[in-house]
Amino acid sequence: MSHEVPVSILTGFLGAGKTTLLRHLLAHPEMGQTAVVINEFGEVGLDHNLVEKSSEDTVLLSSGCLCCTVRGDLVKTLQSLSIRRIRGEVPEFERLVVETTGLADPAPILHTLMNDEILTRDYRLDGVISVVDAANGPDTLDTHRESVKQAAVADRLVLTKTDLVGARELDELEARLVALNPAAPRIGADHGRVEPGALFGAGLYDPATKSADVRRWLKAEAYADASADGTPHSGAHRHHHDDTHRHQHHQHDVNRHGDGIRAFSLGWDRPVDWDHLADWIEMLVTLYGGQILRLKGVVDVEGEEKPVVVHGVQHVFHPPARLPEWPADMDRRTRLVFIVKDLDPEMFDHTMQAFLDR
Ligand SMILES: Nc1nc2c(ncn2[C@@H]2O[C@H](COP(=O)(O)OP(=O)(O)OP(=O)(O)O)[C@@H](O)[C@H]2O)c(=O)[nH]1
Repeated sequence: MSHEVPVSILTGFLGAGKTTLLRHLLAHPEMGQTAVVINEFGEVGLDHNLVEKSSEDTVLLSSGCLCCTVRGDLVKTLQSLSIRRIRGEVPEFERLVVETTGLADPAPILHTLMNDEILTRDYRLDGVISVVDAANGPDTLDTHRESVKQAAVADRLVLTKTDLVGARELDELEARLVALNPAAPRIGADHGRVEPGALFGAGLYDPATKSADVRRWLKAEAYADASADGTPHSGAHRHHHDDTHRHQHHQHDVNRHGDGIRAFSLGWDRPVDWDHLADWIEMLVTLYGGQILRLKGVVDVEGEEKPVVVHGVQHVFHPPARLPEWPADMDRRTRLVFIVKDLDPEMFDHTMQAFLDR
């Protein structure tokens, strides 16, 4: 369905173990036809036995992996990489991994991959892989807001240095990550050792079936339902809200650590007027854009047979995509999942009703 190269963003705090993970990935036979963009070759310390060919900013490894360094900005690097691929100057690659520097907020690169007209011709966002250091992670999460964001926007969480902590600490960290980001699988990586397959294929399109897998992508069931009437599977139409049922769905209080991150889902049982939904989202983005770390959803649009998928990171939205059909494994029903910072899920529920019930 889609010929663009899927891009995974590898993020994680300074010293979390990104380089160790990359070095392992680069040597992995399964990584053939993968291109990796890093800041400097020196950081990864490429094993010379694995190097087949190299030029100033590109190295081809015997695993088939192509490794490039960033020249100028990342957008230029990605553009030039795809031009060189078309010209046959670099081998064909079917996947791209971009390492961000430790402090970076992954949002700007996500925005570019979602909306840049030139880049989206050749690439599409697969997902965000965030490396969390089990030994220092809890402290880092307490003291660095960026690290909380990196974990909250992730599609895959890779836990490193698990050998350095006990079972209890690990459980606590996992519970904290579940609260921050309930849908992202947590994958252990002992000294960078991880199955590459576990990291990729986080996007809407399943590369194996070449079709959209909304249910896996959205994973709405992993989120606490913040709808006031909370009737996710009753099939009942959602009418004006009933205050007697309010508050019962807010027991998932994840603010124990003061992260201020809330992850929740909202549902809507009747077909949605697209303009009303768009107005609501626009209002949210205008007022709270920077605090809406991630929004994903599937929408049952009035007068529309096919489901429409929405996906946003802060102020920027992927153009809504119409899928060929409703997946057999999902109810035909609007479902949105949110990961937000310092915002109350009830506000989303109230305003959703106000905008959609017009
Ligand atoms: N014990 C243990 N140490 C690890 C593990 N993974 C990485 N390390 C060590 O952690 C240190 C930092 O790892 P790097 O891979 O350099 O981390 P990084 O995220 O690339 O660091 P920056 O590039 O500085 O952001 C290194 O000394 C690694 O050997 C692990 O699973 N267990």
